[in-house]
Amino acid sequence: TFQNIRPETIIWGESLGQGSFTKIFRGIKRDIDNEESYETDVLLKVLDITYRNFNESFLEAASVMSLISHKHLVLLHGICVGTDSIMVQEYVKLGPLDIYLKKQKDGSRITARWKLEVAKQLAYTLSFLRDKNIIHGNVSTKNILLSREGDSSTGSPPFIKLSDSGVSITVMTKELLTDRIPWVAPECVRDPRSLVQESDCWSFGATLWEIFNGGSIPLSVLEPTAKVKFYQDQLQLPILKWTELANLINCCMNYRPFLRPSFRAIIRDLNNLITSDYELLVDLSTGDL
Ligand SMILES: N#Cc1ccc(Nc2nc(N)cc(-n3cnc(CCO)c3)n2)cc1
Repeated sequence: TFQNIRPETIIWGESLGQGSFTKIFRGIKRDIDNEESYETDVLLKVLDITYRNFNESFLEAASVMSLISHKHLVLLHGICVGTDSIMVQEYVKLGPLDIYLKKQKDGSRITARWKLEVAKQLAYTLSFLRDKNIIHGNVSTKNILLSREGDSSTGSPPFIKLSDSGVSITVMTKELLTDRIPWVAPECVRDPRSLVQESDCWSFGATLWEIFNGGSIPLSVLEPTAKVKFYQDQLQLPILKWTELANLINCCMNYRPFLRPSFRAIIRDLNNLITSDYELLVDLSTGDL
């Protein structure tokens, strides 16, 4: 249930890199509407031919995206089906958040307030999906796109868009799941079909940690055996400086899914964090101001 897009309406642009099973390109979609022709910047996500066995799940993720619309969800224009399956998405100006955060790390121009604003928008979006009984299943800064940078001098906030979940973890091999530790919840590594709503809360916790750690999680570059051991020993990620935030992250990353907070509770906690003067202290101590 999505818009079928005719390949001749797409003009292919530069390669922008790749996702786990996809190649990413910039593009332009040209439509003719009663003699008026207009062009739209689009993002083309092509499923790698080596993963054609994931095609059904790739299309399933697209159809979920086309069923719902929300200001913080990437808009799906439709799909081009043919030799390749191509997802035609809105082109989000500033690209993936993980790359943006890594670039800023040197300049460290982004404040605790900026990061909390991103965290809040993500929590609102996941709360919206929860209310629609939709499990994203792949929350990480790689799948968060930045459409507006915001400007701390004028106080204008950043604006994010959560991308499609891509191939579902329920069809992935144990190796692929292990590779996604610590974003994929422990229950999903044990049994992928046990993906529950609360699994998004675990991933949200890991994503929050990533946002406050310059867009990376050291654990994620370790060998698969070390990653598996991390879950077997029920370890937590290193505690961040900001104690209240660190506590929230550890609540989200509870090894027992049903002890994790709801996104409504998470939003309340984030709102309290923003008003506390702790944020100013953190900025002062990290010189983020
Ligand atoms: N330089 C640069 C630059 C790169 C990309 C964009 N825009 C954009 N828009 C989207 N809808 C999706 C993605 N995207 C990129 N990589 C993935 C897969 C991993 O998430 C998804 N990028 C804008 C600027």
